[in-house]
Amino acid sequence: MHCTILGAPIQAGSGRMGCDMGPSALRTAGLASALTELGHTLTDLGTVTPAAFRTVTHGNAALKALPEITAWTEALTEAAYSASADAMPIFLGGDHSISAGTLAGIARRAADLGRPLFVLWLDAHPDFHTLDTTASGNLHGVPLAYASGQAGFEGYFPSLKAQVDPKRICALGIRSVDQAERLALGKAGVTVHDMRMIDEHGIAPLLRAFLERVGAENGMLHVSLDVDFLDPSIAPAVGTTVPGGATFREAHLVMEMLHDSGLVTSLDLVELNPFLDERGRTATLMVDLTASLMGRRIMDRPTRSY
Ligand SMILES: NC(=[NH2+])NCCC[C@H](N)C(=O)O
Ligand SMILES: [Mn+2]
Ligand SMILES: [Mn+2]
Repeated sequence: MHCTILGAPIQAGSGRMGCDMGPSALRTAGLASALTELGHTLTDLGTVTPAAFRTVTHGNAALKALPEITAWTEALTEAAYSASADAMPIFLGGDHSISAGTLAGIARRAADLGRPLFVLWLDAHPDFHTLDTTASGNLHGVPLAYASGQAGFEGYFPSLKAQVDPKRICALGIRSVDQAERLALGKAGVTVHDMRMIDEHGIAPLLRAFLERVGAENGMLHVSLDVDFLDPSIAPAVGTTVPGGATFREAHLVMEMLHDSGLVTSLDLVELNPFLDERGRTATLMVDLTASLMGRRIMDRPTRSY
């Protein structure tokens, strides 16, 4: 497969500094060689550059860095749209606000191709706030709501050429949800598999059911992997750790199943804060998980088709 790598060193969406070093840490941890060793070809497109920030005011006084995030969203939408023309783009965050742009651009690509776009959101959080409902004001908490066309972004974020159908979104690993998000997720029809569901059913059957839907509709599949999907004991380098996350084995299983499905068409690696890491172990784990998603395996085994 031909992959493109794009760096999106945004940190203003997370309300603390450090995520702007994410792309660098992922490159240092050997992302490129992990991909080429698996037989993929690769173009590193470097770093996306946002346009000049515009002054904007909004009624929610808590909002942080709105001009900066909207400028990045515009630039990333274009970058994601072009990068997805003939390759599998891998977006290196940066905090999760990068997904406002990556999803918007990929959704436009899917619309051009006349294919349904599905999204697998691997995260402790659903990031389903609007500009009006976020209490923290951290805009890494809004990208999924924006890209799926929830109201309240008009006039601030770029208008969407195509949006993600909320009914084609599966959020997996969720364990920290604000009340406004809970209501909005239910209303929009997003599939939320929280940790309780994973404990009770196991992660594989939940993911398999979703992949079967994607396969049945010949969908494209965007995977958005937030570091805090993982348990903090194996992935400390994130500003929003929540106890009780995916284990090392669960995370690799998800990636291996995604590889076997052959359905993944784009990927975000987000929220890595190298300032909080321990000798690069979280960056290394993110690269190893990407390798599993891209075909690294322990033993050969027959693949399953969806
Ligand atoms: N991408 C993330 N880490 N998001 C965390 C969001 C946490 C919380 N729901 C907020 O809006 O502030
Ligand atoms: Mn997130
Ligand atoms: Mn999160």
